[in-house]
Parts: sequence; structure tokens; C-alpha cells
Amino acid sequence: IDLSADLFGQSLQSPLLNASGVHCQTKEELNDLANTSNLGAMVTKSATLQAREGNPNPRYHDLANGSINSMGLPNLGYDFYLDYVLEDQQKPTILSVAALSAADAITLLKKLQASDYQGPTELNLSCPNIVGEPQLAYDFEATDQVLSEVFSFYTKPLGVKLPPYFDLVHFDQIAKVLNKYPLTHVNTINSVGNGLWVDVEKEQVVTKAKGGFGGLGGAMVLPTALANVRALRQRLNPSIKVLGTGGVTTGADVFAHILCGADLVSVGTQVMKEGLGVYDRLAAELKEIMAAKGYQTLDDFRGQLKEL
Ligand SMILES: O=C(O)c1[nH]c(=O)[nH]c(=O)c1Cl
Repeated sequence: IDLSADLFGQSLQSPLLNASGVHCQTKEELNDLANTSNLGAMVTKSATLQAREGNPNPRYHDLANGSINSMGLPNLGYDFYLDYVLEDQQKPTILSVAALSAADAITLLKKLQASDYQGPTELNLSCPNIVGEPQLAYDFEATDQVLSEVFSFYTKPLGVKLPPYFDLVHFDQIAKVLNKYPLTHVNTINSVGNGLWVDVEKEQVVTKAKGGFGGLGGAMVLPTALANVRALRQRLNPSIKVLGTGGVTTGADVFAHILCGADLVSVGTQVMKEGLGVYDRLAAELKEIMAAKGYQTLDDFRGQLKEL
């Protein structure tokens, strides 16, 4: 059984990545990822021009069926992560970047264009936890404007991290915008924004910022994640790869993401629950399923979801 996958020309031993934001903020965490078996590639915490503290604690809360977070984009800043990805990597690495405004995104990507970094970058258009800021990718016109300006100067590999969409018309509209640009990939989904969890015993919310509203992840978002992977795979140019993120807790979930068309699959909440050993378990479970079904490689079943 062969789990090898491709990341923009780099061969990976497995299709599994960490979800940006989970165990990827500090040098120690990034080095842990670099040494994690069955993790095929890694993504950094989304970097902003200046380092950020993020939102006040509590800002992450584990739930029986997933998680809720309002981290607020805490990160060590663009310069730190640029230095990190410029070092030679033990494991293929995607640099994730974010901005609090379209202007900042342009500034950051102009710096990146001028830098020595030639590797893959992912522009996060979907952070749901910045107080007062909308998730840019819910504004199709604004997204088109930003990408149009970015691709007027940016010539290196670039993908985008998308929020979940919930209306087939929205899948059509975002795909129409994205298909205009030479993107390496879309990563779908980011957390389901602005959920709310109530601690009934204490009669209060569980995270501090935004009155307790935060991004949802884990098992509860799997159906939404699979729908977004499938819908975007069906609509995007074949040249644009799809990284599936959201709701993965078992090898069967990884199989389902790939069956829906995912080229690679990221895992976030389950790493928070289980630790980095989760990748060995997911890889083993995926191999078991493939063997039982008579599949040798991921290409044997990728995108082959059957309809009734
Ligand atoms: O609050 C965060 O840092 C955060 N949390 C998320 O669930 N998705 C994101 O893209 C970001 Cl940037």
C-alpha cells in the first residue's frame, strides 16, 4: 500500500498535514512537526506583518465532538516564519500568511515576492476570530480584488485558505473568482466561524473574545468539510489542487476526504486531543481500508465518490 502524495512537485510519504494554527506557532512546535512520522508535509501558523499576542484566554475549548477557538491570530510575525522556511526543511513546508486588511496582504506578499523564499505559500482569507474583521472570502468582490492585485506582481506558488460555504450558489461564485488566477491550491475548510458553546452548569460561554463566539472544528464539521472539498473539486480548474481540512478523526475520514477529491488532508482538532501520534494511527487506518478495498495508491480512488 502506497500513501505517497505530491505537494507541488515535492513527493510526500503521506497525504497528511497539520491544520494551520495547530502545533505550528513556535520553533519548538514546528520542529516537533518536522520530526513527526506519517506527517507528509507541514503548515506554519498564519503569519501577519507584525507579531501578535492574539485574543485573551480562554481562547481554545475542547468539546466532546470537536473544538471551539477564538485564538485571534497569535503568531511570532512574518519575519520569524520567513526565516524558518528559508532554513532547509526536513519536511516540505507551506508558509501560511494572513493580514488584517487587503492593504496589509499586498504589503506582506510584496515582501515575500522580494524574498529568497521560493516555496509554497497559503494566503489565509478566512480567519473568523479577529474582532471587528469579516472573513474576507465571504466577500467575493473583495476576494477578486485582492487576488487580482496580488497576481499582478506575485509569481511564486500561492494558494488560499477558504472558509466553509453553505450554499451551492456560493460554491459557484467563489470558484468563478478563483478560476481566474494561477493558484496552486485551495485549502478548504477553515473552522466554521462564529459558533457558540454554552457551559450549562456555569451558565456561561467557554471562550473570552467576541462574547464566546468562535470557530468550530473537529468531528462536528466533517460533513461541511466534505461538501466543500467535493463542491470545489467539481468546480475548480484541475490545475488548482484541493487540500481537504476539517473533521478528520479516523482513517475513514481521510479516505472520505480523498474520495471527495482532496489531494492532501489536514488534521487540526484531533491533534489537540490526541497529540502528534495521531498521524501514525490515521496512516495505519487508511492503509487498512485501502487494503480491504484492493486499492494500492491514493490515485486509485481519489475523486471517485459515487452518486446514487
Ligand atoms: O483565531 C485564529 O488564530 C484562527 N482560528 C481559526 O480557526 N482559523 C484561523 O484561520 C485563525 Cl487565524
